[in-house]
Amino acid sequence: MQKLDGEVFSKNTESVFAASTNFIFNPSSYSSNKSRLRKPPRLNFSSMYKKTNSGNINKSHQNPVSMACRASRDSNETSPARKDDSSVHGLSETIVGVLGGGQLGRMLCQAASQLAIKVMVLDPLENCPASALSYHHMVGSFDDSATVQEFAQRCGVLTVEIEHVDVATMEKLEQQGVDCQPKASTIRIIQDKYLQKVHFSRHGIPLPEFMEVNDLESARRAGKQFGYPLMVKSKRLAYDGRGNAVAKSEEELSSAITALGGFDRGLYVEKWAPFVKELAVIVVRGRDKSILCYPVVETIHKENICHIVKAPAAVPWKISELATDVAHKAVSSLEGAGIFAVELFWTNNGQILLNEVAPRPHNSGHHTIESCYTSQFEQHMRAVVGLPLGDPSMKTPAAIMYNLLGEAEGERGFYLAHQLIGKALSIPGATVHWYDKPEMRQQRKMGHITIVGSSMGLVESHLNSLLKEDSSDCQSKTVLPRIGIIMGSDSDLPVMKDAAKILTMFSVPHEVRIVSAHRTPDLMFSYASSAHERGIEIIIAGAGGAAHLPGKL
Ligand SMILES: Nc1c(C(=O)O)ncn1[C@@H]1O[C@H](COP(=O)(O)O)[C@@H](O)[C@H]1O
Repeated sequence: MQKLDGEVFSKNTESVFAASTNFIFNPSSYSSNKSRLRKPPRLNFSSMYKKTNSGNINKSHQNPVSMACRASRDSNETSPARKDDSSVHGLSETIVGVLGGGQLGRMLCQAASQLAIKVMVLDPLENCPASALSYHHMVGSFDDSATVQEFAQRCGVLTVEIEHVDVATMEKLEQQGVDCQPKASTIRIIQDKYLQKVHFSRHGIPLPEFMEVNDLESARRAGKQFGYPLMVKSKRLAYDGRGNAVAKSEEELSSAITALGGFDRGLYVEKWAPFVKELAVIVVRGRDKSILCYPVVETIHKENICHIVKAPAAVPWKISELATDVAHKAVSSLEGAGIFAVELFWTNNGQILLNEVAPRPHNSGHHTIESCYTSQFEQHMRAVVGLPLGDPSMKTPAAIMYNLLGEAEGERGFYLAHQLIGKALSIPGATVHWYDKPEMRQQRKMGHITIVGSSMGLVESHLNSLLKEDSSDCQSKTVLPRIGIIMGSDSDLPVMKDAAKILTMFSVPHEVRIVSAHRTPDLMFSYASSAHERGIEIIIAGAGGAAHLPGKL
């Protein structure tokens, strides 16, 4: 974990600390460079806050943190004063502290700003993605006890955007009355993937079979029991494709184990799940324990990294219902409020198996920003501060999220990503999110593009044209027919050709099809459903053909 060095507080700041009677913050430990304030925070100066045992914030107490913030700001004349410093009339007066300031933290800040909720982030990287959008960024490690404790003093509620945080400190803070959402017990279970599996199997959640392995002998035994390919996984610190290795045969076992850093890292194995599709369900739980589930999505991975998400997933209704049930049950077994992401396998024998759970907003829920009434990020904010939960349903029929993963290191990678973004800006229904990470690395999540539209066929065709090598002018290439002219036989042609002529005259994109409706009435029906898939909203049919169309069209 990178830690940045340097003293930030001026002498002036330190003297204010020294003057503070209920001083809980030690400037000498501060200058041990565990953390530092990066920019002057903009706290409410006339209403000083103090955290109570319950983790709430009371006004009118002089709090050393507030004093520190004031001193810090006073020492920086260039910082503009907030006009609203004299009072707080936000939807929530709770300052939300987020451990981690990556892209998820950044999108949490974006959602929070809409509700005027103040978010502080703790991240070691001075120019982390959330830094510029946060109310305050404390530069320091979320894996360091003293830093996390110091950060928690400044917040009304503590949450996470990455689970690899110092959970022992979170537990200690909870005992002291700090409000952590979700609860530290949840983070402890989730951050160890093996412990997570043990927890969910004890709660009767369907999972692929799994087994802890401590040496090559036990790994071989597991291979004999579960067969190959066999998934070998790190228990801890596994994310974005890191921490998983596949052994296709017993011979490949030791190289898979070496690739994961050996048994000292803590490994376990999982029986290969023969999945038809990988699915995910974003679930939110409020402080009142009420639970809402977002529509099931399909996730498509490339080298174990989430690459594309399709919402809603094209799965039978029964499967979608089962996936939602499993996700609901899994989240019910964990403690605390906030967003949870439940990753699942839909297997070839019709089962839904839990893959893993994240106790925070997740890549499989990024589409919700554009496609749902309440995004996962806003929902997380609402949940942790105790506002009513929002409607998780989709407000657009279809959405695709495409991750912008680093394609090359350094400048070349930035160039390639920006080329694609340039094209995406002219794709109808597309929204670009660029995380502003200072460093480009191969396969790193640098941004994402969400495309929404009236059907999955339409958004897929927009994505295809975006990704087509030569599609420099995407807009002109993605003009799709909006109207279908369909005939049950060519006897309708004399009449229908006039319809086509009029549409051409007014430059309305359309397509003309003749199907043998007399002999095969089903063809009319399958045309209609494929047309609907491709985003065609109106079908003009001759009298004979129309008789075979499904009622709702
Ligand atoms: N992608 C994930 C996961 C995960 O996949 O488990 N957990 C957190 N994150 C997000 O990625 C950022 C780090 O990204 P980098 O490794 O590219 O710096 C975190 O701060 C969080 O927003």
